[in-house]
Amino acid sequence: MKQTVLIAGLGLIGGSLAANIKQNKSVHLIGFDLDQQTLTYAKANQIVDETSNDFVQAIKKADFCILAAPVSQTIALIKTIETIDLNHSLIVSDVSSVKGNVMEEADKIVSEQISFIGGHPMAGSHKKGIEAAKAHLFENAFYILTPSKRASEADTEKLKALLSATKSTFIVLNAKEHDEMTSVISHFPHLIASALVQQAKSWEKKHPRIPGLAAGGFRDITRIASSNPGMWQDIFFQNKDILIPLITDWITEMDTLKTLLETNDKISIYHYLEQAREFRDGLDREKRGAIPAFYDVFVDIFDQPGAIKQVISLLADHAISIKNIEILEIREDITGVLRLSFVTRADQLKSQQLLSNSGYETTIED
Ligand SMILES: NC(=O)C1=CN([C@@H]2O[C@H](COP(=O)(O)OP(=O)(O)OC[C@H]3O[C@@H](n4cnc5c(N)ncnc54)[C@H](O)[C@@H]3O)[C@@H](O)[C@H]2O)C=CC1
Ligand SMILES: O=C(O)C(=O)Cc1ccc(O)cc1
Repeated sequence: MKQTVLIAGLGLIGGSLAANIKQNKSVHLIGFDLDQQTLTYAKANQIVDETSNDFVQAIKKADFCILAAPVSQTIALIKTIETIDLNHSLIVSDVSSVKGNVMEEADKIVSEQISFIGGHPMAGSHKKGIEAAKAHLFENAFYILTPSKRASEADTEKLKALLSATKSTFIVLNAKEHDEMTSVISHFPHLIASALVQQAKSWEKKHPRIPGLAAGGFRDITRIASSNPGMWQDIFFQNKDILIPLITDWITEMDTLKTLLETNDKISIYHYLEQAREFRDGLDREKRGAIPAFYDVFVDIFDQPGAIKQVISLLADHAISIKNIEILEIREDITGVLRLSFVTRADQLKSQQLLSNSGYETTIED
């Protein structure tokens, strides 16, 4: 028998989950969104089987419901769910980047029929909206699950089965563990990335060349600052109780570094950098973390007509898709470096092999 799945909020994440779940022919997928154009797009592109403008009516038909609206809207939808009377069982999940307030609200659901298991697929992009949705967005990503007090293990398994085509790795955590860890590795870095960009912007007045020189490393560490500001504003405020102490710790850390510089303490600075390098080098490169990483190959090329085309054609001939291309430090008549970014480690390694076999000098980060 077909299972009915309702996805509320068909943006980047909801749309991607819908496209993924839609591949399962034994699912009937209903999409709900406040934005009419999103619903029209979802139906026209067969991302859902049916659209609805009425959340309560739609949820009454569903066996599963995934809330994929902005975090504050998701909390409002849970409040609505608390008032719904159901005559069949329903598993509800969400995709919110912050879990504390969501799970607090979910634990207020009293209906015996409803089982809430929080979810957070830890992959995404700087884009928003259904047009950016992709069925394979969560492949090889961590997908955190936070079962509510009354959710059974069997229900968690049913949700995992529904989401199995995402090819994510599921991890069960409680809301506090989730929010502390994602603050450290995602929310706080986002805040710092935006602050670094703001600093460059304010220095631009004095040095108008700054934007031109800020390629390479600066662009790498600030990439996440190009994301959807509305979503991040919501995340910051939903998680501010954890973010504020992290900011306090950071200020202390900066003060310590400042003192080390003021006192010419070169040894301590060296150890600080060395420890950071060791920790970073130990990070798991095979898995996609909270901030999606790309796999880069740096290729030496000569600045001559057709040089880039040759590289691209070689990879295209082997059906390798390049996520991003950047030319670093290219100057007339001397070797330039092409940075090719791939979504998977396999594509990175295959490309390096192909390019090396064709005589290119290549490098990748270990
Ligand atoms: N963008 C990312 O990289 C990631 C986002 N998330 C979480 O996913 C959730 C959605 O984010 P995105 O898909 O990126 O945003 P988005 O802006 O692409 O999509 C949000 C969608 O929700 C709809 N919406 C807003 N209020 C609604 C309501 N009350 N009822 C129904 N639909 C409503 C909007 O019309 C829009 O279509 C957020 O909670 C975010 O924290 C989780 C992982 C990654
Ligand atoms: O690309 C970015 O900006 C990201 O950091 C993606 C992302 C955004 C929000 C999440 O909860 C998880 C991943």
